[in-house]
Amino acid sequence: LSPSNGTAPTPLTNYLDTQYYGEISIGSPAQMFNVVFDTGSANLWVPSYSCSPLYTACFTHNRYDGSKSRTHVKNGTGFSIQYASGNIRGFLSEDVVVVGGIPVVQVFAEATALPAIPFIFAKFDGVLGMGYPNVAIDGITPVFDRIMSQHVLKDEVFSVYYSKDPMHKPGGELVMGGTDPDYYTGTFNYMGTSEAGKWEVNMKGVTVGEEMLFCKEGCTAVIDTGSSYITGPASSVSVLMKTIGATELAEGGYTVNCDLVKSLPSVTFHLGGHEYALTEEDYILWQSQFGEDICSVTFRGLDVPPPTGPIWILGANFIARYYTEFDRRNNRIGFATAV
Ligand SMILES: CCN(C(=O)c1cnc(C)nc1NCc1ccco1)[C@H]1CCCNC1
Repeated sequence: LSPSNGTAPTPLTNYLDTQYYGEISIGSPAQMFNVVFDTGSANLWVPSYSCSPLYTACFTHNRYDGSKSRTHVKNGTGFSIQYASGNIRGFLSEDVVVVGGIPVVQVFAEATALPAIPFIFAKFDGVLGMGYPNVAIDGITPVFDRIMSQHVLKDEVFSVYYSKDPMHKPGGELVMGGTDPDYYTGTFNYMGTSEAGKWEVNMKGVTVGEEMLFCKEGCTAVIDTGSSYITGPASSVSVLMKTIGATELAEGGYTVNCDLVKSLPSVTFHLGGHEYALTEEDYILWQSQFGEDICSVTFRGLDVPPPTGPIWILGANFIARYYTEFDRRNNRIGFATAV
């Protein structure tokens, strides 16, 4: 896979199966940043050199310094982005951004207010939104759209592989322009995006073991490469957790008794006429803390208010099992079994 054949790979690092990020550069000379390639948003932001010392999360990450880049173009327009997990404020700048060896002149945000929760826990510096232009804040053309308009990619698609094996090198891979057969087996099953301009699909139901318990009338599933977990409406997830005998922790996480893990049911998502099952291996995170095993469940309750919600968000643990192709040409998403 080399840029010459119209595909551009970016190796990703896997941090605890909950954060996957890759390196980009901004500016001349290159300033390096680790970013999440996030289909759940459509803007690029990195911490700013002018981030106030009050924000610890800025000082534990790489920061962009426009005064050190000869290709920096000042913009200064205010910027703020809202995540369920926290909001970021800053201002816009323009500079040369290089992703997978492809340079683009890009408007991006320099974050000057970066909340400690959750970004103090982030191993990545910033976020590179891989969403559609219509969800981009301030109407900024996203990075992938700028790359597509250069006509250097074989296909107007990008694909994501997330490894689950800590010894696997790389911990994942983003391919712009195609897919990487090294990381999936079998054929792709495709489904159209449910709403123009969002990486989401219609889901026909969620089955636990043999019983369809949730989303029986159909619902929306967002395929979000930037989310660590699978989230569903809080009421559904709490029933799901009771069904598998999980107990809730203070900050909204769930754990199960590690001895019972092997008897847990699979959770199956019905998408595009196919069934995508996650077994306990896919949705239980074994961590040892202070010498004892903690088995946490990678489902979270999250109520997204209408009209967007109620939705299910399929994040990293789903993508680790199902190699995903995001097709901008045909506005569809394809899944194949990841290897
Ligand atoms: C990036 C912001 N996101 C997180 O869920 C998030 C927050 N905070 C930390 C510390 N990590 C996050 N994601 C880590 C990760 C990397 C790849 C998979 O998950 C979401 C916000 C909504 C849009 N989609 C992305």
